[in-house]
Amino acid sequence: MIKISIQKKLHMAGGDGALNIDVELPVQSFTALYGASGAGKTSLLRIIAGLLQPEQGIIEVNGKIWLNTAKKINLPPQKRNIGLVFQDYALFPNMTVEENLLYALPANANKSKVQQLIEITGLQNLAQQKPQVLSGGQKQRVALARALVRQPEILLLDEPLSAVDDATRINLQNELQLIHQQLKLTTVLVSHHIPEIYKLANRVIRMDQGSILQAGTPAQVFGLHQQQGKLILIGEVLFADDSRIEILAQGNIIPIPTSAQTHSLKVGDKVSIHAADLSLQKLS
Ligand SMILES: Nc1ncnc2c1ncn2[C@@H]1O[C@H](COP(=O)(O)OP(=O)(O)OP(=O)(O)O)[C@@H](O)[C@H]1O
Repeated sequence: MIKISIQKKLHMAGGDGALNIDVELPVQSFTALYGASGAGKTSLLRIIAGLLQPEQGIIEVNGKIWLNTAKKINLPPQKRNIGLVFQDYALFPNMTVEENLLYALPANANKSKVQQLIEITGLQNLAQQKPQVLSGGQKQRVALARALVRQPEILLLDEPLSAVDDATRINLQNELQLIHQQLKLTTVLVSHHIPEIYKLANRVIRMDQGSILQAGTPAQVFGLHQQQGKLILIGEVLFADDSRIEILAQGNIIPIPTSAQTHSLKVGDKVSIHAADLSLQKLS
């Protein structure tokens, strides 16, 4: 179990605010952090990684204390067993793919780990290439492989798939899902993409202004809701033209005929679907 209980002052756009998080992540869970820009998702990942210091808090990972401010325990990032992947790949440009991975390997560690990860992430044909010749998706695959070299207890992913095209995104999602299962990882993913969260995560933490608004399965957090006694579904527009709109909700694609209300909707908009009359309403 990973226990996180932290408080950190943040300088938010609207003035000073605070990150106040109290959460437990089961081992081998796949948790998505979801919430508006500035909610504190990246700050939380950086605190788990040891890159940002909270004023107060405890982080305990499988019985080991990584942080306990009251006892003045604060393991540096290199002593916390984490893998980190950000949207920008942060690869060393002067090193080949294989060298980028070898660099992350601890001294005296078995180099076969690098070969294994090159195979798992399908990088065999690119192992001797430098990053500048790789596509965005390939670079992200290298960044993921590199994050896994030290066999992390927690894999932290900060919108790693947001800069790649849709087809690459789906391929990388599939790989991530397999790797998470094969390597029995505990993964935390920041994502704004509801279909992606449905596909990958078994838990969602919805954050706003530094606090947890809601935590549960994707279906609990995005799924059926009651609003003034009426059932509504939360979904995302997958397709929109003059005659029909398709909404992804609860893992299903729901076609809705266009109406005056749906006129301005575009792909990616979050909507609520009112079950009684299938009317749509755009969410902010
Ligand atoms: N080191 C820091 N000290 C204080 N405040 C910070 C620090 N780093 C970031 N902040 C502030 O904390 C707030 C939350 O930022 P954060 O990047 O964690 O949000 P986010 O939910 O990840 O947003 P996005 O979805 O846009 O990436 C921002 O207003 C930011 O300015």
